[in-house]
Amino acid sequence: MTSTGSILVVDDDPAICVVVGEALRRQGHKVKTASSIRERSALIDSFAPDVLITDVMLPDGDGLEGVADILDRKPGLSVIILSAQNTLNTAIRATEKGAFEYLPKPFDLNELSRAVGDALGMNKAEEGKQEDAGLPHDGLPLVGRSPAMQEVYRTIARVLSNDLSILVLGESGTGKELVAEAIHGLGQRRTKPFVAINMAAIPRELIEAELFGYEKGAFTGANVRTAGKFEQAQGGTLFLDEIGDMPMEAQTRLLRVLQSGEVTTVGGSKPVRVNVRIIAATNKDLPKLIDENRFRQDLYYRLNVVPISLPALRERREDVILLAKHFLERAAQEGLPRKTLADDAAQLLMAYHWPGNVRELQNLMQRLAVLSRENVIAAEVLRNSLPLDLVPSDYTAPADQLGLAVREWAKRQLGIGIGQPNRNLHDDMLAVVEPILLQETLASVDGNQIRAAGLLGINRNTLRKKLTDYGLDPLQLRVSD
Ligand SMILES: Nc1ncnc2c1ncn2[C@@H]1O[C@H](COP(=O)(O)OP(=O)(O)OP(=O)(O)O)[C@@H](O)[C@H]1O
Repeated sequence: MTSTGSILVVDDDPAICVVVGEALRRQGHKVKTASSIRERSALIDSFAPDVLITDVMLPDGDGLEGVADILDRKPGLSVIILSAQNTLNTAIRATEKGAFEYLPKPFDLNELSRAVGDALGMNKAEEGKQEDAGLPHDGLPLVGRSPAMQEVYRTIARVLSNDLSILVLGESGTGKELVAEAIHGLGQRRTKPFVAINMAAIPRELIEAELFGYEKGAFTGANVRTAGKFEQAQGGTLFLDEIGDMPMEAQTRLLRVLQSGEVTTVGGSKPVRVNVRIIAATNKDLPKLIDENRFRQDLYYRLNVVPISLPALRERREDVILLAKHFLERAAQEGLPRKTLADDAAQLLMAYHWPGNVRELQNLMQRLAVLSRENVIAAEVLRNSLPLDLVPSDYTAPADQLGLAVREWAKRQLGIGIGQPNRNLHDDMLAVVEPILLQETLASVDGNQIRAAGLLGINRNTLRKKLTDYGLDPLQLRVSD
């Protein structure tokens, strides 16, 4: 059960004030709205809200500025930041200013009301108000504005001021190590070492010696006592990459270290206390490895305190061009000729399915920056000049296009903004779409109705009736063009 409270909504878009205000009023909250920083300040005093929901871009300034001051004056207030500047930077700034929650625009109303519920359910007085950690904001490494990346930014912003263990999940090349570096580089341990170790890159029998160190004479070739990665990372962050490849015996030892906070070197007997933040990463399905007895469940729970899932690049195609431009720009800053992307090249990049994810895109852009003779990179160049089989995949693009087409069609039929709405929408839609689907399917099986019905997943008699209804002649559908 969510308690109710008084809420001040600040946005210069009247539509947002109306929609959000109405939704919250319906849940029993008292709501007032404001459209500028000036109005906001006045209402903070006169209305004394429990929760402030504020946009960042306001007509008289940056809505984030001043939030820290407001919180100084009203320590019990919960602040929810709404922002269309959906970058890691904004998420971090919001958290630093003491905001309780950051919601990227466009936001989901359910998510907003969940955040309001959470805010009212918390005792804000001692929670959430963090000191401005003075974190550096320049050169933030992560590029991408897709909803999936915004979720990643929000989680990163939340873990900067604590030491919780993090498990970064995602396919190879999605940026797992970059996320680990960002958490370290922006967090409170940033002046201490960041040490990375890749379990898949070290011979299995050497992993324990690498991680925990070894004494002189512990094994052949151990000529001097050597500190392991844990000791090297003292006070900082240890990034355990490809954790799914860690041998079972090493897992047992790692778990012991995490539980006790002490490391004993291979061949040694005197434990050393260590203070490191652990960030692990994998592209493997750890629960499956646990089922197969190849990964310890108790270690999994220890590591997976805060999971961060990185989407594959094909699942956030809206970021492809942004990333491609970012890599071309970086190449230019390194002294290579400045290149830009032609529209058709951009489309080709968007359509590709990027099995190697961001790393593959980065490599391609670097190669283009070096090899391409033209300053504007056209699709032709991508197709012909590179040793890359850039065949567009139809992974989701056609479905996206179909979705867009349906959306446009529905809007028009519903008369949004103009005229009277159509009241036979469903049948009319089917009448447009279904004949095309039937024609294409029949053509692909040379007019064979039994096979077409099988592919369509409908009964043969149903198919025949539909063909009659639509006036389609299966005999004329033998050759697909
Ligand atoms: N969001 C991003 N913005 C900018 N660069 C990125 C982003 N994601 C990944 N990269 C770049 O792509 C390359 C691959 O990223 P990274 O090594 O972090 O991936 P990974 O998931 O750890 O890969 P693997 O599992 O193979 O180790 C790096 O050079 C990284 O800088």
